[in-house]
Parts: sequence; structure tokens; C-alpha cells
Amino acid sequence: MQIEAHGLGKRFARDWIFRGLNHVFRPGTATAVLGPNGSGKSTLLNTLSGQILPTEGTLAYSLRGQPVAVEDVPRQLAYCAPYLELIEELTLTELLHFHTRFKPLRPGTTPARLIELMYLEKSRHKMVRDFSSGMKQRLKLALALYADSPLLLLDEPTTNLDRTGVTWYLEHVAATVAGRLVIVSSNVPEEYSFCQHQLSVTDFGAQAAR
Ligand SMILES: Nc1ncnc2c1ncn2[C@@H]1O[C@H](COP(=O)(O)OP(=O)(O)OP(=O)(O)O)[C@@H](O)[C@H]1O
Repeated sequence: MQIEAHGLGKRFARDWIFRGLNHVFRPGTATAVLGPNGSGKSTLLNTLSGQILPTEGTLAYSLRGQPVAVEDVPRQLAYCAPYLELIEELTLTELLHFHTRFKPLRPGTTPARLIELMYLEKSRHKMVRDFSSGMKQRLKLALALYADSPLLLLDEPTTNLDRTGVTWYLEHVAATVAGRLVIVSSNVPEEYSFCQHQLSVTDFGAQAAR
């Protein structure tokens, strides 16, 4: 997927979060969106993915050269973020079967295989609400990384992961990002080490908007 932003700006009430963003996010590339806490990284990701409307400017989406309407972007999108919740009342196996009805996994990956890839075999019948925070994060990441979607957004992807979890994340990112458009919001260099491009939200953020 490709996303072209022209003069993109977002304001909450009287505060501009970012303004004047002109950028083309090209398919097959990974971009890290950087900036301190509260600078607007998540707001930018949510705007780019069509979850919230920009205040000004335009976004144009295309897939293999064909335009994609903003309302069709969610179908192409896999998104992992701290503010996106899992369905905690389901067991791991139930959740995977439910989730993948709407967001299929990439060809060759089954829910059973995903459980192995997450090293969660012993928890396949455990309710998600009883998972540790690191297990939940691994599950959220696996659902996004192994989704059959050309657009992958990762907001603070190593949240709640220990060293083993970070190593797991980097290994599975390397296995799944080829050919996709990937945008990572982060303050942790290790978690965006695979990104070829960096975009600092403060370059077109609140300071720049004044
Ligand atoms: N729905 C909203 N209404 C009003 N203000 C909002 C809303 N969402 C975000 N903001 C404000 O926009 C600013 C940027 O927030 P955002 O979450 O995008 O920053 P961030 O760079 O992702 O921060 P962090 O690194 O802490 O996750 C903050 O001042 C926040 O309070």
C-alpha cells in the first residue's frame, strides 16, 4: 500500500498537533515516526490509517497502483497499539478463530501455527484476561505481523516485552515486513532498527505549526 499525505494537519480544539505534512509512504518501506511523549505520534498513525479525520490536507491511498477509498483502508490494515484492546473473555484459541474471520492470516499461517510461533502452546485454552501483559503484547503483535495486510502500523511495539520478547519481536518483524508498508511509532531505537526511514513528528508538529 502507498499513502500520500499533502498538507496534512490535525488540531484538537485550538491545539495543532501537527501541520503541513507532505510525505509519500511507499510500499515495501518501513518508516519510524519519532518524537517525545505527547508530540503526536499516535495521532499521526490514527490519521494516516483513516481512523480519525485530518483537520486539513488530504490523504491518498493506493494498492498496486489502484486507488483505495479511505473507508476500505481498515480491510488492508493491521494495527498493533497499546490502546487497541483484545477480547479478554475469550480463550486464546477462541480469540484467534474469531479475529481471523475478519482479519485473515497470511497464506500458510493457521491459528494453531500462530500459537506455536508465539510459544503460547500451554496457554491455548487460557482466557486472554488471565494472560500476563507481555503475553498479551506478544499476541497483539502476532495478530498484526501475521495478518494478510499490506499496511502494518506498530505503535510502541515493545511495550511490556522483556528481553526475550524484544528478541522475539525483532525476529518476527524480519520475517513479515517484506513488501508491506510499515509505520512504527516509537521512542525506543531498538524497536525501529529495521526501518529505512525516520520522520520526526516535531518537524511538522506543534512547534512547527505555530
Ligand atoms: N481525542 C483527543 N482529543 C484531544 N486531544 C487529544 C486527543 N488525542 C490526543 N490528544 C492530544 O494530542 C497530543 C498528542 O497525543 P499523542 O497520543 O498523539 O502523542 P504521542 O506522541 O503518541 O505520545 P506518547 O509517546 O506519550 O504515546 C497530546 O497532547 C494529547 O493529549
